[in-house]
Amino acid sequence: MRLERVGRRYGPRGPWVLRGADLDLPGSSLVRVVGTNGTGKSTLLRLVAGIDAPSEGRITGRPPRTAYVPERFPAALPFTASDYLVHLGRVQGLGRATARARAGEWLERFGAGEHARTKLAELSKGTSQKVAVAQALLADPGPGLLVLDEAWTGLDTAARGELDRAVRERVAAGATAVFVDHDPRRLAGEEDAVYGVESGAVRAVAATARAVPPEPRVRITASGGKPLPEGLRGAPATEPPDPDDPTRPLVLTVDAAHSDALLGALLAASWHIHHLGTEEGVRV
Ligand SMILES: Nc1ncnc2c1ncn2[C@@H]1O[C@H](COP(=O)(O)OP(=O)(O)OP(=O)(O)O)[C@@H](O)[C@H]1O
Repeated sequence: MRLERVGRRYGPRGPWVLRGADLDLPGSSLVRVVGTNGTGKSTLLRLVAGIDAPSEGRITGRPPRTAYVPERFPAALPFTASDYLVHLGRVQGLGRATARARAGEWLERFGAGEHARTKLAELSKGTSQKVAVAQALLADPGPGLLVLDEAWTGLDTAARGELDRAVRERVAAGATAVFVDHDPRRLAGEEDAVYGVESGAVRAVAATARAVPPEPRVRITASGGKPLPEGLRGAPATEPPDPDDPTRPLVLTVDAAHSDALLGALLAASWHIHHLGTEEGVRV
C-alpha cells in the first residue's frame, strides 16, 4: 500500500493538517508514526485505515482487510463486551460461533474474560480499551492492515505485553501494522520504518532493519576442585566471582560464540560440567 502526495484539511478553506505525504506501507511490516501533540498523527492513521479520505493525493494498493483501534473508543453502546465483539466479528465476515469463540479467546488473552457479560457502558476505562483492541484482532492473522492509534494507552502491563505479541504475530503472518504510541520504548527497534509528522509534512525519520535479537549468553555450571584454567576464551564472567570453596560449582557466563571453546577448555582440564543453558534459563 502507498500514500502518494496525500493531503488532508478539514473544510474547503481549513488549514492543511497534512500535505504531500508519501508513505510506503509494504506487507509484513511494522511502521511507527511519531510526532508531537496535535501534529496530525491521528489524521494520518484515519487516512491509512480508510475511515477518512484524503483531500488531495491518492492511496493505492489498499489490502482487502483493515482492523483499526481508534484513539477514542465508543464505549456507550448498549451491548455486553462479548455481544459487541461477536457483532463486529460478524461484520468482519466470521460465522457466529467463530466470532463468539474468538471474542472469548481475546478477552481471556487480555485478562478481561470475566467481563464478557458486562455492558460496555459499565466497563472500566482499561477494560473498555481491551475490548477496543480485541475487536481489531478477531479476524484470522494474515495479509491486511492493522492500524493502532495509542492502542496501548489504558492497558495494564500484562495486556500491553499481550498486544505487543499480537502485533508481532500479525506482522509475521503478513500484515502491515501502523501504530502511534507515546511510549518510545513500544516495539522499539522492531520497526521496519518510522515516519515523523511535523508541520503538516510526513518524513521517514528512520528505516531500521528488523532488530536481530542479541545472541544469548551461555551459562555453564561446572566444578573442578582447582583454579580455573588460564586464558579462557571470551572472558567469561564467573559466579561466585571469588569462591572460598574451590569444590563449589562455578557458573560461567560467556557469549554464545565462545561457549564451545570454553566448554572444550574446561573438559580438557578435567572439569565436571553440571549444567549448560542460555542466560534466559533455556537448556541448550
Ligand atoms: N474532524 C476534525 N475537524 C477539524 N479539525 C480536526 C479534525 N480532526 C483533527 N483536526 C485538527 O487537525 C490537527 C491534527 O489533529 P490530530 O488529532 O490528527 O493530531 P495528533 O497528532 O493525533 O494529536 P494528538 O497527539 O493530540 O492525538 C489538529 O489541529 C486538530 O484540531
